[in-house]
Amino acid sequence: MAESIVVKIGSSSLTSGAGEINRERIAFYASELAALHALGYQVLLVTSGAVAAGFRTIGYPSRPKHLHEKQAAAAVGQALLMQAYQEIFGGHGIGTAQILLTRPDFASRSRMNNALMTIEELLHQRILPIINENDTVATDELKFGDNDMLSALVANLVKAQHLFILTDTDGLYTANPRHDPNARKIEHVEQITHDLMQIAGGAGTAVGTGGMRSKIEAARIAMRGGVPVFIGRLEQAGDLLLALQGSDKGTYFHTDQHSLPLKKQWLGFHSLSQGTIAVDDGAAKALLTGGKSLLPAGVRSVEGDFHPGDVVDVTGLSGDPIGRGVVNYAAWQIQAVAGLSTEEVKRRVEVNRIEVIHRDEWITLAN
Ligand SMILES: Nc1ncnc2c1ncn2[C@@H]1O[C@H](COP(=O)(O)OP(=O)(O)O)[C@@H](O)[C@H]1O
Ligand SMILES: N[C@@H](CCC(=O)OP(=O)(O)O)C(=O)O
Repeated sequence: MAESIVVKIGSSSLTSGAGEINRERIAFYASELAALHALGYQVLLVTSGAVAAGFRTIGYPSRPKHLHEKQAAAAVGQALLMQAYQEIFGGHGIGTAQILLTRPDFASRSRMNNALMTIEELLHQRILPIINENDTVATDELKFGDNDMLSALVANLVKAQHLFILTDTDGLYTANPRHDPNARKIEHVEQITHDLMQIAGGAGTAVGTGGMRSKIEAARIAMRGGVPVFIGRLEQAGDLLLALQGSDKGTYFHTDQHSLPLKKQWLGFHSLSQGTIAVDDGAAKALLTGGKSLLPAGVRSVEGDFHPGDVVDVTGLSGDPIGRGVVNYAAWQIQAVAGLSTEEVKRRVEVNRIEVIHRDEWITLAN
C-alpha cells in the first residue's frame, strides 16, 4: 500500500493576518504537496485558516474572540480556502475533497469508521482530502482542541507514515524564539517529557491559536499511535521533500510504538469517559508494564456514576492519568469491592467478569 502522509498547515502560514487568504503561500504549499502526490504518496491536508481567512469579509477589524463571530468568520473563510485549494491543486491536475469533522462524530465508532472509509476511498481514487474542524457547529467544550490535535488524530486514523505540522517557526526551541534570542532549536525528540511541555509556549501571532504547546500535545498523541512527527517551516520549493528525507528544517519526533488498532484509537482518543478509577502503585505497574488486567484488589477510589460497558479514565495515586478502559462493573459495585481479593469479591457481588477492566479493553495513555 502507498505511504500516506498527513500535512497540517497553520493559519499563520495561509493567511495575511488581516482576515484574508494569502494566495501566494497557498500556491507554494500546494506545489509542495503536489510534488509528494506525484511521487505516489497518499497525501492528506489538514488545513487551518477558516476563521483567519474570513473575518475581513464580514467586516471584523481583527480575529474575532466570541464564539458566534468565529463561527461566522469560519463559514465565510472555509469556502474561500476551499475555492483557492480547488483552483490551485486543479492546476496540478489534482482533485480535492472537503472533509469537515467534529469531535462528537468520533465519539460514535460507526461515524468514525465512516470518516475513515470515505478518506480511504478518496485516497484510492487519488483525490486529496482537505480536512478541517467543522467550526460552525463545534462549541468550545466539544472541540478537537486545535487543528494540531485534529491532524494527529487523522494521522493515527489512516495509520500515516509521517505527520508534518507546518508553522511559521522552524521547529521547537528551548524557549519561544520570538521572546528569547538565546533560544536554541531542538532537532530530535525521543519522548515528550513534562520538562519539554514546559518550554513550549502559546501562539506566536494574533491568528495562530495553540502555539507550540498544542503542537507538542498533538505530537504526543501521534507518537502514541506510531506516527513520527515533524514540526517546522517550509521556505522554498523542495523543502517538504527535504523534510521527509530528514533535513534540518524543523524538529523530528521519533516513536518506537506500533500503530493502534481502530478500537484502541477510539477508546483512547475519542470515547467519552463516564468516570475515574484511582488505582494503587501495584495495579498501575501491572497495567503499564505487565500487560495485565485491572483487578478489584488494586482499586483505591471511584468517581462518577458509570455502568458495565462504559469507558472510564484510570489514574495513579497522584491523580495523573495512566490510561482508559471499558469497565465490567457499575460504579457502586466497584465501590463495594475496592481493595478486596478476588475470592472475597466473588462472595460479595455478581459480575460477568472478575476483572474491573480487561487488558483487551484497555489503552495506556501515560508516557
Ligand atoms: N518553545 C517554542 N519553540 C518554538 N516556537 C514557540 C515556542 N513556544 C511558543 N512558540 C510559538 O509558537 C508559534 C507557532 O504556533 P501558532 O502561532 O499557533 O501557529 P500555527 O498557526 O501555525 O498553528 C510560533 O510562532 C512561536 O511564537
Ligand atoms: N478550525 C480553525 C483552526 C484553528 C486552529 O487550530 O488554528 P491554528 O493554530 O492556526 O492551526 C480554522 O480553520 O480557523
